[in-house]
Amino acid sequence: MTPEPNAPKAVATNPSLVVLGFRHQIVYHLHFWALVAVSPLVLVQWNQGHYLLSVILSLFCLNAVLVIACLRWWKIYFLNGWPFVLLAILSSTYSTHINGHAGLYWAYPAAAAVFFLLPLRPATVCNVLFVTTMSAISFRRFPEADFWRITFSLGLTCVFSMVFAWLVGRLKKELVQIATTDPLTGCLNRSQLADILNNQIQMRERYERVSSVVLLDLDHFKNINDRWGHVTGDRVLREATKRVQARLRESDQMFRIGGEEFMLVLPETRQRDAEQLTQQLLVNIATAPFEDDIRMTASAGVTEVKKGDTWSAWLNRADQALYLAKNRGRNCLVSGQDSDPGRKAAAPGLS
Ligand SMILES: Nc1nc2c(ncn2[C@@H]2O[C@H](COP(=O)(O)OP(=O)(O)OP(=O)(O)O)[C@@H](O)[C@H]2O)c(=O)[nH]1
Repeated sequence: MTPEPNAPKAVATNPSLVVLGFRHQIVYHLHFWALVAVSPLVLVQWNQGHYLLSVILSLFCLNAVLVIACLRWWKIYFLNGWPFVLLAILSSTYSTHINGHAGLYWAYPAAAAVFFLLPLRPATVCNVLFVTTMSAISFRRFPEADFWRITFSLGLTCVFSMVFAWLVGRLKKELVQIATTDPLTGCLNRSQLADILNNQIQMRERYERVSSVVLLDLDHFKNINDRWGHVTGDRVLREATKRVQARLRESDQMFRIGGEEFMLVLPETRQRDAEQLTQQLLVNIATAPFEDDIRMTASAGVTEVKKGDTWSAWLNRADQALYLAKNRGRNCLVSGQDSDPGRKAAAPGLS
């Protein structure tokens, strides 16, 4: 078995990174095995006097070595598979042109590899052009019966590979969706939380762009479950999520980080604006009843990112603010600044 790059040493928590690692492994294996298969041909073709083909195959091998080295040592993948695809198509068409059937055999793995390396649309376009070119060469080089066989068998290889690549792409999307969202509310779950907060911290450090987080927790939610049952509790959670999401911008992100606890990440939003928004959210939750006669309130801790923050320090400040809001009787927000030790606390309640 080939040694695998980026093999996760610990369990990865970010599903998008898992998908990226999966893609890198496909790329790595394709380049590795293609290198093993093609490198002897460089000498074979040279000895047969096919110098141009030998040079094209050498470039193919060189690209494979570079890709393998970059993935293994620097974890980067350059040019997104294009050199492999172009050189594989070029060498197999040219080889069929000069070597006949001996070159044709290489067209099949090349056509399949295109769908593993390129996104679906460019891969389809590439393979349509490839099959057309191979058909034209076969028409000139082989008897008519062979021309039809080659065209249909190569076309079929492309269709099978395309369907497989399309289904794998759809499966990846669905798995990422399942792994990153909470099934009850549709909010994001914790899996990408650290990465998203770290992105906002980098925006603060590099470009002075200030974001805020809000921790929002429904008050006495246990009473809802105890009195009306868990199914009603679930419906209340979904309705609360809807009310919050209706007020958010598209760039804002809402996580469900505990049973009845949510976190909002508000990019480009300073403390004052985040507090204003949170007050409106608390009013939205408190004013209209849920399920006819269920009254709910929520408490919140709000804090903007500070220079030098780590994501856990930032989140911790919001957590302390939420804790204060609960202690102050609930149905209120507390600013993260107010929760800093030594700072005077703000008045409770909605202002
Ligand atoms: N229906 C439902 N209940 C949940 C879910 N997840 C957690 N809970 C319940 O949420 C309740 C949370 O209770 P607590 O942590 O005591 O919080 P609380 O009653 O809201 O009290 P405060 O937060 O202090 O105001 C528990 O009864 C959990 O069983 C869920 O997905 N659905």
